[in-house]
Amino acid sequence: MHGQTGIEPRTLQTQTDDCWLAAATKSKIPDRFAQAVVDIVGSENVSTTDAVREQHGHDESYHTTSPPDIVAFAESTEHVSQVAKLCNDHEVPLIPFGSGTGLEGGINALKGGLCLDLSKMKKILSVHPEDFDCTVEAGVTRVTLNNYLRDTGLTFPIDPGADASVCGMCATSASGTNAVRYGTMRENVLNMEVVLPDGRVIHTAGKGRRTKKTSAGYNLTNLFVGSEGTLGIITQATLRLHGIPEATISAVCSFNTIQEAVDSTVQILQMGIPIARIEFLDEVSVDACNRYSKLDMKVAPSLFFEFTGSPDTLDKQAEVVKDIASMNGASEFKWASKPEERNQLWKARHDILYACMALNPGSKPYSTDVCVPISNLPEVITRSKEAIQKAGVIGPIVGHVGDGNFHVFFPTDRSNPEEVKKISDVSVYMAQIAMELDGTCTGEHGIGMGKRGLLQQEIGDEGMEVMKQLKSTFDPKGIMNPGKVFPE
Ligand SMILES: Cc1cc2c(cc1C)N(C[C@H](O)[C@H](O)[C@H](O)COP(=O)(O)OP(=O)(O)OC[C@H]1O[C@@H](n3cnc4c(N)ncnc43)[C@H](O)[C@@H]1O)c1[nH]c(=O)[nH]c(=O)c1N2
Ligand SMILES: CCCCCCC(=O)C(=O)O
Ligand SMILES: [Mn+2]
Repeated sequence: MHGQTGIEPRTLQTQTDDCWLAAATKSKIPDRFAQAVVDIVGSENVSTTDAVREQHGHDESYHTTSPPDIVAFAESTEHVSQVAKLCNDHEVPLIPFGSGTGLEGGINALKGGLCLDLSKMKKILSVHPEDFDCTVEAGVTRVTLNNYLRDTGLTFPIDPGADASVCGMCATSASGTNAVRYGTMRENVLNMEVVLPDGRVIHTAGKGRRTKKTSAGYNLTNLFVGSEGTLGIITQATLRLHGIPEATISAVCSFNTIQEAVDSTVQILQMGIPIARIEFLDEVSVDACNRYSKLDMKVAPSLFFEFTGSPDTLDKQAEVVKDIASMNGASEFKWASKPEERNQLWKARHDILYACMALNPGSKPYSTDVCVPISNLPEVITRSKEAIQKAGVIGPIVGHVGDGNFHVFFPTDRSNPEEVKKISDVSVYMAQIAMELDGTCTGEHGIGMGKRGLLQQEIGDEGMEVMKQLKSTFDPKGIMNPGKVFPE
């Protein structure tokens, strides 16, 4: 049977002499390994072509492409288990691939090896509307899931600005604009099926369990949420679903200063307003938004709001928020109640990345992702802004200020090493400020390749040692996504 690789499938002799040197010294996987992969998943699900390897060697981050030696497409948990065992037996690096929308180089094959693409595992295995939960396979994306849920009156609200795989979202502990109301993946994953590097299959909360809470043993679910493919391969996720609100209204208002906007955010949250979304854009981002999305907002620090609930509670929420914002100098309050108006506003927010890149045509994005306790938000944003201005670079600020999380989307000329260095220095400086203010270097995008040193600083030596002990317990041969999360 000849497949894409043109390789005759035959049984691999798993003799000791077949065990290859640690991947670090191997730049190419011998054909007999590819044969064994073909034997497991079928030749139609294996590729060593340059195009497919290139496509699986980078995500949406600024990191340089590092292609794997071989790409395999899994169609079942059994496929994943057998491929994992094969890689483990032969010490071949294994990188799980969801949708490739990550922002920290998480799927780059830094030591070559096998990229295991899970996008063919597309089954929505169950939906229990009466219990507000569902279980999906690794390749199901958030848009596919929500389209499937459309008639149930339920939604899965975690909304990164890309159509990511749900299990990739588990792996990076993703969030988005709805986190202020619904939390992040950490709060919305009830159980996961995970394949360990040696091929064992576990269910982190016990097979079939789907309770909203549990205190049964260690929290293995949240051990694997955010593990970025370094501990195991998530093959199924059981998720918490939420009702679709009866009524929704959005609004935008502008402020004289960043401080006023962020002070308003803190006061609104401290008032216990169950606001659905609250996003901050500085004047550079608003200007970019106006140009790209053809809007006419006042070019000033602004807040995008969304309120959900019953019609009468909406009015009350909106009135209180408008009072608070007005007391902080807000003006230009614009309301969007019609779906098309709201969609236009939030599409502009979700398109902000492209809007910021359009400020410097031909540039590529470099994004930061710091998060602090909300009371420290004014200081970290103000000091970040000063650093951006001092560096003389374009640094639009956007963010999920309701979570204390914000981004700078630097439109970067990657061919200009001086510019890249300036931006990287500002990014590290921002992370240092955030950590100084009891915060973190990443609120939602993860550590990946570029923030390993920052993680060490953030967690501390002892904490890092425990993480390494966990890693060596689950992945003693270190095949899982080498070069990510842990400093070399
Ligand atoms: C325009 C745009 C906008 C946004 C974002 C991206 C882009 C391009 N993101 C980032 C991204 O969407 C987010 O990190 C997703 O969780 C990545 O999911 P993928 O399926 O694409 O994972 P991808 O395939 O990129 O992999 C990401 C990491 O997870 C691992 N992985 C993937 N699938 C796995 C599995 N089944 N088992 C184990 N490990 C697995 C990979 O090995 C890698 O380390 C984001 N994020 C966010 O949190 N909030 C946001 O608002 C946005 N907004
Ligand atoms: C380099 C691309 C940055 C996209 C970040 C998207 C994001 O997190 C957001 O909130 O928007
Ligand atoms: Mn974000």
